[in-house]
Amino acid sequence: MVTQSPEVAGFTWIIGDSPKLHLLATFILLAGIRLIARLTQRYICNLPPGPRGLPLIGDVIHIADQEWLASPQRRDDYGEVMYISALGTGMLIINSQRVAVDLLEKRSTIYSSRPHYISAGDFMTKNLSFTLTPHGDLLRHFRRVVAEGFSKSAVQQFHPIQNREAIVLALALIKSPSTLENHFHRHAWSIMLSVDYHLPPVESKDDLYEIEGHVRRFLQEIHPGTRLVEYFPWLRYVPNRFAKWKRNSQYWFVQDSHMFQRLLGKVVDDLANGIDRPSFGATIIKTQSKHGLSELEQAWLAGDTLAAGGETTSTTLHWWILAMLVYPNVQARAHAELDEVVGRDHPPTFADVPFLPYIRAMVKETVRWAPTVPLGVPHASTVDDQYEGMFIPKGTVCLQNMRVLNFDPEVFGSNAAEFDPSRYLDEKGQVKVLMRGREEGHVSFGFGRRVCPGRHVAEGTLAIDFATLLWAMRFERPEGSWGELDVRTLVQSGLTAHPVPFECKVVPRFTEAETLLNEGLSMYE
Ligand code: HEM
Repeated sequence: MVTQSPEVAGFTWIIGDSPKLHLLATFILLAGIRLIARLTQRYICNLPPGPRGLPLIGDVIHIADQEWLASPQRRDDYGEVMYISALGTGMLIINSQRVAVDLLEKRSTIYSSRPHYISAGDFMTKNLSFTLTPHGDLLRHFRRVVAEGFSKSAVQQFHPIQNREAIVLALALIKSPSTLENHFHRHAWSIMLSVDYHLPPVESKDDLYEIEGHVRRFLQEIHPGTRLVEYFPWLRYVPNRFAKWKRNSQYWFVQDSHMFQRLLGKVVDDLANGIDRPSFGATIIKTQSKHGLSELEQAWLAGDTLAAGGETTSTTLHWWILAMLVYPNVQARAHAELDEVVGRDHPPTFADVPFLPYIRAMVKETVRWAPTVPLGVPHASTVDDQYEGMFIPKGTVCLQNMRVLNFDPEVFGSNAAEFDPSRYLDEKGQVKVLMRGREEGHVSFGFGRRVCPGRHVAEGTLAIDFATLLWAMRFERPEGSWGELDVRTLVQSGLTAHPVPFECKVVPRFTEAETLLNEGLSMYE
């Protein structure tokens, strides 16, 4: 049930109940006097400052992301949708699967665009970034190519890469468990570079300098509140000389285009020399006559899938380790399954995965439970619409409150907030379909025409990672750790959210594990 008219829900939420405070705070916010606005925000509205201290909707979303908004309590407080209107941008925050499906899937012709970003879209990526591409022909072409290159059957060509990298990760964790996050990072980017361009694994952080720089700049540009031009579009016409942001964005478009063209160029050269190795880049080039994308569009398409897959996968692994520490009984059950199905004389391979239902259920449960992209990637509507008595204006930005949607007790039961892979198993212990028409069993991969095209790659990586790591080791809290681990707080970094840092001890499960991992690795050299 939608309990409040959107406007009322929005403003009650931002500023509080008092009409005087509302007027005062609105005036000061709009006046844009940064210092006064920040004080107002802090002491009158009681909101902490945003990442850049800008008193715009960015701040609201910033704090909301982290804890407040992602609490299932929000649905009880505000109903299935909340609407915020600030500086002319309408924002719909969706708190129910029913509404998300009604709008983003059943009305996907209206709700499949992206918000228009002047800096990140028009200048920094010239609207070639797949993730920001508005609804239209280019999006259709992009989606057709990814549907082919990342289909359920096509992603099997990446299994050897994923299997090898899972072993490398396991060995790295055994050798130096203290830098868990760095290992996940290197691992996820290695897989993506290989999936996209068949490049060798990343050796050091320097190899990631350019691509990480691109992702960081991109996420910063689209973060609400970073660029005033997004709220005052006439600023785009300020001459370059007086607009550093514009000069920078134009500069980075050229640099990033070079990087993506160089990366894809290697695949072009290989194919020209008769070397046809599995990669998404190779699929793009070989299907060019079907999709008709230009060289630059192809380079950006591959580059964008690279950028979209690295951080999300590495963050998911980080949340998963936290779950392993908080739920040791789940870890023990996975160990038992691996001992029974795989045994202890070789590390798991993809051939084992179909016989590991608990591990496969754990993949679903991790992606459901871990709010990697807590508000989803925003969709935007392209025409005015009416929904259950509400008027939703054209251009409304639709955020999906993932933790609330994935913790819906009507779908996932009363223990929805717990990490319990067995919710995905039937009475025979086999993986069951929990949500009709949604094989993955959660909504973390998004909706409708924009659903994550890399989901089969991600699921493959997670399945073999979980199997290999749990086969070889146990994750424990170090002796002397005290207090409960924090599974609730979200540490925001761009669109993704990490858990609060925690310590973890890695214990090999049996003495031969390391030797067998090394032997397993030699099969992929
Ligand atoms: C666990 C890991 C991942 C999660 C949780 C995730 C989640 C998401 C979400 C929520 C969206 C937005 C969907 C929407 O707008 O409704 C998305 C889009 C996207 N994802 Fe993923 N993703 C993951 C891994 C990957 C991987 C491995 C790749 C590449 C192989 C990838 C490529 C993309 C691309 C290109 C888009 C943009 C699609 C579009 O705008 O139409 N993702 N992802």
